[in-house]
Parts: sequence; C-alpha cells; structure tokens
Amino acid sequence: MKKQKSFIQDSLVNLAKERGIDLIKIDTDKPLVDQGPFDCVLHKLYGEEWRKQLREYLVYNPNAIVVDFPDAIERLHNRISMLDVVSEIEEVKSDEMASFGIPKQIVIYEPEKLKEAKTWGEGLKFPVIAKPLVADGSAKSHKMLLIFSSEGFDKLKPPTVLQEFVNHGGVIFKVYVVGKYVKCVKRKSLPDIAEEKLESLHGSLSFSQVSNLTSHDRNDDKYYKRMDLEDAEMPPMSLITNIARGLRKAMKLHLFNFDVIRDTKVGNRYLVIDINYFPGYAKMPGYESVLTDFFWDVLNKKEARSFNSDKELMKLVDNNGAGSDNESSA
Ligand SMILES: Nc1ncnc2c1ncn2[C@@H]1O[C@H](COP(=O)(O)OP(=O)(O)OP(=O)(O)O)[C@@H](O)[C@H]1O
Ligand SMILES: O=P(O)(O)O[C@H]1[C@H](OP(=O)(O)O)[C@@H](OP(=O)(O)O)[C@@H](O)[C@@H](O)[C@@H]1OP(=O)(O)O
Ligand SMILES: [Mg+2]
Ligand SMILES: [Mg+2]
Repeated sequence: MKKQKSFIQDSLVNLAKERGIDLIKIDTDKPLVDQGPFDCVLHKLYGEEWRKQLREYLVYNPNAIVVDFPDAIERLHNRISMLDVVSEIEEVKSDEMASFGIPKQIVIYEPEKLKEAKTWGEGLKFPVIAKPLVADGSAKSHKMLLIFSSEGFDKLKPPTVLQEFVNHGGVIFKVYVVGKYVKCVKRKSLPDIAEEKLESLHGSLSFSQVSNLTSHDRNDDKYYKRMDLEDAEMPPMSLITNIARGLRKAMKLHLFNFDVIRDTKVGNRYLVIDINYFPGYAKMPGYESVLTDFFWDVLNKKEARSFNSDKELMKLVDNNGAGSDNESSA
C-alpha cells in the first residue's frame, strides 16, 4: 500500500498516458485472472498464493509480460543469497583500478554459541552490523544493531546476519536500476568509527533505515551536521554501470536498487551492502520519464528478450500444465 502511494503518482500516470500507456491498479481482493487483460504486470507482492495467480494469468494470457518473476525476486528476501550474486559478476579490467565485492559476513542461528566461542566468524572484526536474515520489506527486517563488543550479542534476534562494519566516510551510494537505465545518488550513512574509539565502545546501538531519514530527522543528531554530502566524490560511473548490468543479468531482475559504500581504508574498493526489489523510485530525479521509457521498451519488445525467451517463464507455465500446485518455494 505504501509503495502504491509513493509510486503511482498523478505525474507518472499522466506522462504514461500521454505516451499511450494506461497504468491500471490491480485489485488484490479479486483473482488476477479475472482482471485486465493487461499487457504487462508490475508488482511487489510475494508468497505462494500470488505466484499461483501469476502463473494462472500467464496461462490465459501467454503474451502478457510479468515484471519480474517471483523466483528471481525471492533471492532478495534473504540477506545471504542477496549478496551471493555479487560474486557472480565479472570484474571489468578497464575500471580505473577500482574493485568491488561485499563485506565479510556470517549467518547466526544460535547467538549463545557466539559468546562461548573464542574465535568467531573466520576473522570478522568488531564493530559488526547485525541485520535480520530475512529482508521482506517489513519494518522488522530493517531493524539493525551496530555491535561493538560481545555484550552486544545479548540483543540478537536470530536468524541474523553479522556483517563487518566498514568505515566509508559517512556516505552511501544508492544505485537505482530500471532495465538498462542506471542512476547513482548519494545518501548520508553511519559515521566512521575510529579504531582508537572502539576500545571505549561496548554493547550495541540500534538503528533503522538511516539513509531514508529526512534532514529534519537528522537535525537533532550531531553526527550528521558535521558531514557534507556535496563534497563526497562519486564512484567511477563505469564501475557502477558494470555492477548494475551484471546484477540485472545474474538476477534476471529489471527493477531494483543497490547500496554501495567505498572502503575508506583501501580507497578504490567498493562494497555492495544491500539490494532492494522495487525501491522508492519516486525519490529518483525525473522518475516519471525513466519509468515511462522503461514501460515503453517493455511493451514495444525492446526489453522483450529478457522476458519472453526466459526459461523461468517456461518453468512457470509448465508447472501449471503439469498441475503441480505444491512445488516448494525454496
Ligand atoms: N557493512 C556495513 N558497513 C558500514 N555501514 C553499513 C554496512 N551495512 C549497512 N550499513 C549502514 O546501515 C544502513 C542500513 O543497512 P542496509 O542497507 O543493509 O539495511 P536495509 O534496511 O536493507 O536498508 P534499505 O532501506 O536500503 O532497504 C546502510 O544504509 C548503511 O548506512
Ligand atoms: O516503499 P517501500 O515500502 O517499498 O520501501 C522501500 C523504500 O522505498 P520508499 O522510499 O518508497 O519508502 C526504499 O528506499 P530507497 O532505497 O529507494 O531510498 C528502500 O528502503 C527499500 O528497502 C524499501 O523497500 P522494502 O525493503 O521495505 O520492501
Ligand atoms: Mg539499504
Ligand atoms: Mg534493504
């Protein structure tokens, strides 16, 4: 619902209409197959019931295009499989000596064991960020803990991912992907933590969606006042577009964003820390025309190769043909 409000704005609906594209709201209280017919279905819904509805819809409307497939989206609902995909992308050699990867991370099911262990996480160092393993868009899935010492483990709510905190100069780069279009913007992030300071820091600190705070929220916070986003240098665009293209192909997704930080210690190393399906595009400058261009390309089959020849589509339809309703969603 929140997504509908922020995304479906009059400005978008009107611009699309000018180009002959009607944006029609799906009624989630009715079966999808009884609605439309639609040329293209856009969605940010999950679960077996919705998957079944999409499958049925495609059986009756084989020429319709679904952006994107539930199996592909699901990979982003787990913070381990989400970032695994980064290792599948090839580095492009010409990239101004910049490299990319992900921070060290482990998944924890039993935090009690952490306290006993002398060494943990194969070289993971404090501070670490504890992130809920599940990233399904719920408020809970955005609740993070910055942990400075082992006392901080007491507050863990497993299953949790422990990810090494990397100093990155207090700025993150959000990269919005809409099909072939890529836009990188700067956002404020958590401040660096000096190694000397760490000795005096204990326990943990909770936070949620730092990069989504408004400037009003931040005004009370002494950290943010001291940082100047304008001065932060952008990452090389060739590197960013290379990662974006690689992720798009490896994940078979068209609508997502990812967060990148620059490891201050190394300088030219970039780490992907988060990938979100169908993010808040309305915050992207000129989102109306970017999205309308994308719809146009999808409908005019310019983007079609990445949909219709997709084996996933066949799988989705075949499964239905075989009458198997209860395949696992793992
Ligand atoms: N490994 C890290 N090192 C340093 N800072 C980090 C790291 N991981 C996350 N952060 C900070 O914590 C914030 C939240 O982390 P993350 O993006 O993983 O959470 P999220 O709830 O999925 O965010 P989103 O709202 O973008 O979906 C980041 O925007 C960044 O400021
Ligand atoms: O609107 P939604 O509920 O989808 O919230 C999404 C939010 O967009 P918003 O700006 O519309 O709040 C996104 O912000 P940007 O990265 O684009 O800044 C990002 O935080 C996503 O992770 C959220 O998706 P979720 O992970 O919670 O599903
Ligand atoms: Mg994020
Ligand atoms: Mg996220």
